[in-house]
Parts: sequence; structure tokens; C-alpha cells
Amino acid sequence: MKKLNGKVVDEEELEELEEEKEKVVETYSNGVGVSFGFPQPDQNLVVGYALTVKKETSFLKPNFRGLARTKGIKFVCIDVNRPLSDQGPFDVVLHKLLAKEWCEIIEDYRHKHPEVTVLDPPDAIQHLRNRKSMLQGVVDLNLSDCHGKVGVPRQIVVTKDPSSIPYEVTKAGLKLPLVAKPLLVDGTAKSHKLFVAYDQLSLAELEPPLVLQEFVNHGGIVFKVYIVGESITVVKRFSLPNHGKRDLSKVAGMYPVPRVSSYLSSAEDADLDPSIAEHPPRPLLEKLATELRRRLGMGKCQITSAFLQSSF
Ligand SMILES: Nc1ncnc2c1ncn2[C@@H]1O[C@H](COP(=O)(O)OP(=O)(O)OP(=O)(O)O)[C@@H](O)[C@H]1O
Ligand SMILES: O=P(O)(O)O[C@H]1[C@H](O)[C@@H](O)[C@H](OP(=O)(O)O)[C@@H](OP(=O)(O)O)[C@H]1O
Repeated sequence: MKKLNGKVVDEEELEELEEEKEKVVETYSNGVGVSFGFPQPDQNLVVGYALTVKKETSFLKPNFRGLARTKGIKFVCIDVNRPLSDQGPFDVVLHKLLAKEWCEIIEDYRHKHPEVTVLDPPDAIQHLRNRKSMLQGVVDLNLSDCHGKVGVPRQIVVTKDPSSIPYEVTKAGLKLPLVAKPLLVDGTAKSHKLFVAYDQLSLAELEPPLVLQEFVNHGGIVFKVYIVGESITVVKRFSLPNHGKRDLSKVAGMYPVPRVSSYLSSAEDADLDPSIAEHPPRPLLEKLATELRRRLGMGKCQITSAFLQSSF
């Protein structure tokens, strides 16, 4: 463990943050249409934030703070060791801390300060902490007549006894290769550690709780779709390459997947086959956004050019 800006971070986290600092980052947010009452530039809006060091570093970058300042938005760090009501006043409280005690503090604050926009109310995002429940709103989407379809890869959840995984996979009829993902999503590096498994036996080496998802060939590109209020932003990222039937007979074992589609993997300027690189059609995105807003109140999803057999 080491200290950064007075906060304790583990070695892996620190390494990631330092790597990140060296990279030039583009801000792709256009801020258009954000619906929770952003002020005109001559007004002031105070956003209190409570974030991990990792999130503060990746999100509150100097260029983003600068852009916000020009729009009259000021970010103020919340001291989690002091009562929240003694701080501020805030127009917005932005937080991504998951501890139970913190969630209770935030809920209490929301009730005492209904005039403050809390992003996000813990109850509203609870289902996003689990890779099974986060897909629930997508599983039963019925987007007919809008230039595509949206679905979820076939998957099972394994909560215990890794030695039973090969049996469970056979029982569910899942086809190899499989993508193994930690079930719980808590913002740690561990929760983003994915593996691709090419044979049944190696599956027993995995550490539950996890989801095992069929690998969906999609041409090595994903589109991340960010929906905030009325605004829909699509970015094109590199992804895992297709696997062929022939490769499969030669490959065995389990392979860790790096953060293959992070913002460092932008494919915006790559020279790609138009059949995989063209953005998903606007009517599909708009319908998807409408449905996600209705069901979840917000949305971020990933879709591929095969649009869209899958949303992972
Ligand atoms: N079922 C799948 N079939 C093929 N590739 C997949 C599948 N699931 C995930 N991937 C690949 O792995 C990447 C990461 O998957 P996922 O988004 O589920 O994990 P994550 O840790 O939340 O990643 P991110 O930080 O990019 O949001 C995807 O962008 C995609 O490239
Ligand atoms: O930057 P994009 O491509 O949108 O991917 C995000 C992931 O989807 C999020 O899950 C990451 O947040 P968490 O690490 O808190 O889960 C988030 O982590 P970050 O905010 O620390 O960059 C990103 O990696």
C-alpha cells in the first residue's frame, strides 16, 4: 500500500494511475443536452464529489475541470470524514463510493436535501453492481422495426465450487470459448479482470463468483454508447478479435483479457472495414436510449457491428 494525495492506494492501482497520467487524453464529452439543469456560463453550479483516487484521476482531469469552469461548474472535494450537511452548499453531489455506511449517509442526505441532485441515488444503481442484474433491463428489450436487434450473450452464473463449472457449462449447453467475468462490479482492478477460456477443464481453475458468457464474434470493434439525459454519444473502440472454428481446435487453456476496450483503445481513426466500423444506425440508438431511460433512468451499453446480437 502507498499514499497518493493523502489517500491509501494499492500498488496495482498506483501503477495504473501513473501510466494513465503519462497518456494524452481526449475529452469526448460534448455536454450537449445534459438534462439536469446545467446553468448558463454566467451562473455558478457547485458539484461536491466523493470518488476513489482512481476515479478522481480518470474522471476529473485538468482539461475536464477547465471545460467545466468555462461553463460555471466548480468541483469541490467532499471530506467523507466530516458530516455531509456541514459541507457545501452543493447543487449536485457526485459520488462513486460503495461502502454500506457511505450509501446510508447519501440516502439520509438526499432526504434532508431534496433540492440537491445526487448522482446516483444508491438504490437506483444497485443492479449495476452485479453482471447478472445489470443485463436484466436489456434481456427483455424488444426493439423491432428500428434497424437492428439487441440481445445478451448466453451466460450462466457460478457462485461456488469451481470444480462443478465444466458440468454446469455442459448442462447449460454453452459453447466454447467462454468469457469469464467477475460477478461483482465494484470499480476495483479485480472486477475488470476477464479471461477467455478455450477448454472445459481449465474452467475449473476460475475463481467464483463469476459469470461465464459465450464469446460473440463481432469483428474486433465495439461501440460504447453513453446516454445522459437527451444526449447520446457513441465512441468506437478496439475489442477482442474474432475466433475461427479452425483456431478453436488448436487452442486450449485460459487467457487473461487486458482492458481491451478502454478509452486508450480508441478506433476512431483506424482504417477499418466499413461493415464492422460503421456506427450503429441512429434510429436503433434512439430507441435503445428511450428504452434504457425508461427502465433504468440512464444508460451506458456496448454494442457491436453484428447489431446487435449482443450487449455485454
Ligand atoms: N461475450 C463476449 N464476447 C466477445 N467479447 C467480449 C464479450 N464480453 C466482453 N467482451 C470483450 O471484453 C471487453 C470488456 O468486457 P466488459 O465490458 O464486459 O468488461 P469491463 O471490465 O466492464 O470493461 P470496460 O472497462 O471496457 O467497460 C469488451 O469491450 C469486449 O471487447
Ligand atoms: O471509459 P469507459 O470506456 O467508459 O470504461 C469505463 C468502464 O466501463 C467503467 O466500468 C469504469 O468504472 P469502474 O472501474 O468504476 O467500474 C471506468 O473506469 P474509470 O472511470 O476509472 O476510467 C471506465 O473504465
